[in-house]
Amino acid sequence: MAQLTQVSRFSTSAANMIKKITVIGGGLMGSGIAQVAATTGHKVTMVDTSEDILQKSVKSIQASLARVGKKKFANDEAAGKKFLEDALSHIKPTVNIKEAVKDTDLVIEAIVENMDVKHKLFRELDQAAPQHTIFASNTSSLPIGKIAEVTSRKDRFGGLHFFNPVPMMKLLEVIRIPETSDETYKKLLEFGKAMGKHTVECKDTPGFIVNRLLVPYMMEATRMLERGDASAQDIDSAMKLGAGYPMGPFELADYVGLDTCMFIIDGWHKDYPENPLFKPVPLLQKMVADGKLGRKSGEGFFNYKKSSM
Ligand SMILES: C[C@H](O)CC(=O)SCCNC(=O)CCNC(=O)[C@H](O)C(C)(C)COP(=O)(O)OP(=O)(O)OC[C@H]1O[C@@H](n2cnc3c(N)ncnc32)[C@H](O)[C@@H]1OP(=O)(O)O
Ligand SMILES: NC(=O)c1ccc[n+]([C@@H]2O[C@H](COP(=O)([O-])OP(=O)(O)OC[C@H]3O[C@@H](n4cnc5c(N)ncnc54)[C@H](O)[C@@H]3O)[C@@H](O)[C@H]2O)c1
Repeated sequence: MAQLTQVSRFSTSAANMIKKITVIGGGLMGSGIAQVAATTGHKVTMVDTSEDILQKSVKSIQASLARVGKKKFANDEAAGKKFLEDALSHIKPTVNIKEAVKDTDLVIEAIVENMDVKHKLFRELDQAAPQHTIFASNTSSLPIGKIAEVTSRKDRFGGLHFFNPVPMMKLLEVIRIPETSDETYKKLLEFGKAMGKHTVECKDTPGFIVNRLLVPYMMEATRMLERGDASAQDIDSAMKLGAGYPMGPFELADYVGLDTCMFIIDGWHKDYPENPLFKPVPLLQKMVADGKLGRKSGEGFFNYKKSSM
């Protein structure tokens, strides 16, 4: 608390603010982060592993921008079109990581939730990025301190945890590790505000604030379904109509991605085997093994394939 108060007494000069950002991973989260950064005046480079994937990312950004633009400029079609074109012109998709980070102020990593894969990426980034570049991970569940271990810039490292869908969800969890410098932390908080997000601070603990509460809840719902206590539809209806949640636990798990949910819970179980809240869920593991990853694969707890909609 004292640390944060001290940090917020300073404000970054305009020349020192984060303007150029690189988002690594153009999936669900990376494309949303790139989109919002572009509409809030940042120059964005978005990196993924193939041109095909990048094309899909750009398409999903276009669709989302069209939804935002339609609302924002309800009576002015030309202004909506300009909004979409301006935002897209601020996003450069590329597969070339070295080129992407050569003069960037901030790298936000949003690739698969796997420590070895993230380590491999950050080792490469640490070699390629200039000294001043700050690194941040959007990890849902992995310790930021452990991800940062493979870099030589722990003072310029933090967590920026966005929520899905990024254009709609107002929250941003900003995480510092003991080595994060005040200057870095201040810049991350200011960047979050510049993105139009409400920032909250949390220690580098499993799941930070939201996922530490939300993921055990989604897993408990899955155990309830496994026991046959109620159907997925009825559990979802109950939580929407009885607890006021915008989505029930299964609609939400499908939205987040069942692979991501499984990586989170299995990872926590490995690190904290005694915690009953983190016990793996066989039904979830089976669905992922069967390729049922939720909306992104067309099927999860519910079916999203066009023929059935
Ligand atoms: C696991 C991770 O680490 C952490 C996480 O991210 S956990 C997941 C956190 N996210 C949530 O909990 C999401 C819960 N769900 C919701 O808040 C809402 O269901 C929702 C905002 C996603 C969609 O809202 P809903 O009313 O159900 O559907 P819908 O009518 O389609 O959308 C509402 C508005 O949002 C807009 N919208 C939804 N998704 C959008 C997107 N991706 N891009 C742009 N606009 C979008 C729609 O255009 C619509 O706008 P309108 O009100 O002007 O018509
Ligand atoms: N899905 C959510 O609701 C959510 C919310 C908050 C945070 N997160 C976290 O964000 C991260 C990404 O999740 P997601 O749901 O966007 O995943 P996703 O599977 O939709 O996207 C990941 C993207 O990263 C790309 N990628 C993988 N390795 C790469 C590499 N070495 N270089 C460049 N690109 C690479 C993949 O091709 C893919 O397009 C994870 O750490 C996840 O835990 C997810």
